[in-house]
Amino acid sequence: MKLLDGREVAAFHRSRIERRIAELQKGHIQPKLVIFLVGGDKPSAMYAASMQKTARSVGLQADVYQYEAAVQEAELIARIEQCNADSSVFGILLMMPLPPHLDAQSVVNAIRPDKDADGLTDCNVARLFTGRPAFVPCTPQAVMAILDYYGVELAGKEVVVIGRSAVVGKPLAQLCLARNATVTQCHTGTADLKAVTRRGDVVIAAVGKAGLVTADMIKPGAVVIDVGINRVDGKTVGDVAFDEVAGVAGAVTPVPGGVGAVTTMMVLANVIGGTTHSM
Ligand SMILES: Nc1nc(=O)c2c([nH]1)NC[C@@H]1CN(c3ccc(C(=O)N[C@@H](CCC(=O)O)C(=O)O)cc3)C=[N+]21
Repeated sequence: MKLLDGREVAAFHRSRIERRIAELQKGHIQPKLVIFLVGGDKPSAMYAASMQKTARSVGLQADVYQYEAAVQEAELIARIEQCNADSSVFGILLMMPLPPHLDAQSVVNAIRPDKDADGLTDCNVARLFTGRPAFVPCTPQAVMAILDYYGVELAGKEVVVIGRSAVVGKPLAQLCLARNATVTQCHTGTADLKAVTRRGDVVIAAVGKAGLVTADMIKPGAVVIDVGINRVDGKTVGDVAFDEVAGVAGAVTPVPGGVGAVTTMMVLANVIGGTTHSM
């Protein structure tokens, strides 16, 4: 079993980003990322903290705007519009999920598409789905960066994506389709999950349920990518039962140190100049 090391992939992308930010600073531009954190979602809080740390390490300013879960939609949108108008703000990241009383997509769509660091506005979603990607969501980009770095070929392969969120599952399926993979998308309504995942040459778990993917669900030698971020007994674990799956898979990403470690770097790449992702 090969360990797919996200920290190594992140390091590979870091130098280009650092160079670009240094260039901007030479022109007396201090680019800034603004992160909106609403309510008490744990993975979002983790992400915001790790994002801020990574951003600062490459010289990018990163501010976190924190809101109570009860915040009004209008208040959030007004703050986003301020950021749209502020030329020092290069990127805006709105942590998902938002509390249920908010219409998440209305809030997302307040972000100017060219500051949409996570590619979630209608405009950027449409561009991805029509093969002209501009800003691609960072987590799916991180998955592709890991596959690319380790030379995992997707053309003609069976890729099984577990999860259908707007942030991960759906865009990920598009990116894999663009690489000529045969993509199957599973979700909570999938009748026989194991029967489907066992077909996968590549299985990508993006559900948010610790231990969901077990060894019996994996074809021997398959590549397993774990997008999950779950807290169990004070520790961060993914959706994949790592120890048992490592015994059958050909390659696996760990959590932490896998997809999440690359995601933060992909945000930075988006903030300083749109996606570098080719389809
Ligand atoms: N619009 C939006 N886009 C997202 O991409 C998004 C989101 N909302 N909401 C929350 C989840 C969660 N998420 C994480 C990404 C990286 C780490 C991360 O950096 N993890 C490190 C460190 C973990 C640790 O501290 O132990 C690692 O996996 O190595 C964590 C969590 C992105 N999400």
